[in-house]
Amino acid sequence: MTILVFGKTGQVACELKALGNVTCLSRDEADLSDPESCAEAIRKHSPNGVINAAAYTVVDRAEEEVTLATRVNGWAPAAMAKACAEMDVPFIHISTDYVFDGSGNEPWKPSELTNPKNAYGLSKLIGEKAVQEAGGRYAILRTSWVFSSHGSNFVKSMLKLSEDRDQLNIVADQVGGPTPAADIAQTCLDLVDQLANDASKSGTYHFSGAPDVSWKDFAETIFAQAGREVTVKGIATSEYSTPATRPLNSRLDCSSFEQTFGIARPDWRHGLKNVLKDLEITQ
Ligand SMILES: NC(=O)C1=CN([C@@H]2O[C@H](COP(=O)(O)OP(=O)(O)OC[C@H]3O[C@@H](n4cnc5c(N)ncnc54)[C@H](OP(=O)(O)O)[C@@H]3O)[C@@H](O)[C@H]2O)C=CC1
Ligand SMILES: Cc1cn([C@H]2C[C@H](O)[C@@H](COP(=O)(O)OP(=O)(O)O[C@H]3O[C@@H](C)C(=O)[C@@H](O)[C@H]3O)O2)c(=O)[nH]c1=O
Ligand SMILES: [Mg+2]
Repeated sequence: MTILVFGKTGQVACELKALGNVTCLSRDEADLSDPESCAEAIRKHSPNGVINAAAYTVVDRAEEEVTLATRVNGWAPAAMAKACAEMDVPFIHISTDYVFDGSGNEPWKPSELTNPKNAYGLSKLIGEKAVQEAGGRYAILRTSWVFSSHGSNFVKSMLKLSEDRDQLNIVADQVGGPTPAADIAQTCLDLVDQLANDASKSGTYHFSGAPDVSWKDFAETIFAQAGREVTVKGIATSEYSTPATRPLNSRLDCSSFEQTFGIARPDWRHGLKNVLKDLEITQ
């Protein structure tokens, strides 16, 4: 059984590597800005399943690098999905809460209308549409607020800032589900198996950690678990200026995913404990 993973250094890719039994391709081995090279890599390796864990994820910089972000997040997954469909191999593609505009307070269902507010979200939506069009055995897994001990993420940013700050202003009106990369990795492997057995499960799904919280709540839990004394002041998004607009309501309704695949939302507070342990941060 050969599982081919695009990405070697990213959060989800590192967790897939840690689970073992996968072949991870670095940027040198498959550059997503050259979509056809990704399709060629799939044909060359002739795997039993493909997981795309690589993406252009720098949300603010994507506003200036729209063309590159669209190639990497839109056209590369398109080429991967076509190659997989031709070979009848399961293809797992990870997408994001940022395909929604963040209106309302209800969790978003997979079938609801997308309307990205930033260039990253639009580039990821282009990828989703191409993967859906390619057909075959596939799952698009929209997740949110990914964290791990590897790469850059909100947990590591908060720990770094706490080294020389005892008070932080964090947005309190954006709400979503923080998701441990380790749970996404295990889920992707389970999806390869399930899709290999049953192509009718193909589709677009939501998978995020529970419970839903604001970035401010998330920061407070990080500092509580890490034993860092930092005062977190909740602010409005309008008080925190960034190049890219971020959705306010990022809650994802994961019920169709749970029903189809029998995989429940993980409690991110357990995942956070493991990440702090990996980072050797103890109270
Ligand atoms: N991070 C998050 O909060 C969220 C992420 N997602 C999605 O989850 C998936 C995994 O994200 P995550 O693990 O956080 O990613 P990271 O940001 O941790 O890593 C991105 C990975 O993509 C690789 N990459 C970027 N550009 C290219 C390229 N041109 N060619 C080849 N490889 C490239 C990077 O390689 P290199 O080291 O060489 O740059 C790195 O391995 C992505 O699809 C992302 O959109 C969804 C929701 C939230
Ligand atoms: C550092 C900092 C951030 N913030 C806010 C900004 C932002 O709204 C929120 C989170 O900051 P980040 O830079 O981690 O956000 P961002 O990089 O936009 O995170 C997103 O990444 C992409 C890849 C996704 O797909 C999304 O699911 C989501 O995880 O916290 C503060 O309010 N105060 C601070 O001091
Ligand atoms: Mg970021």
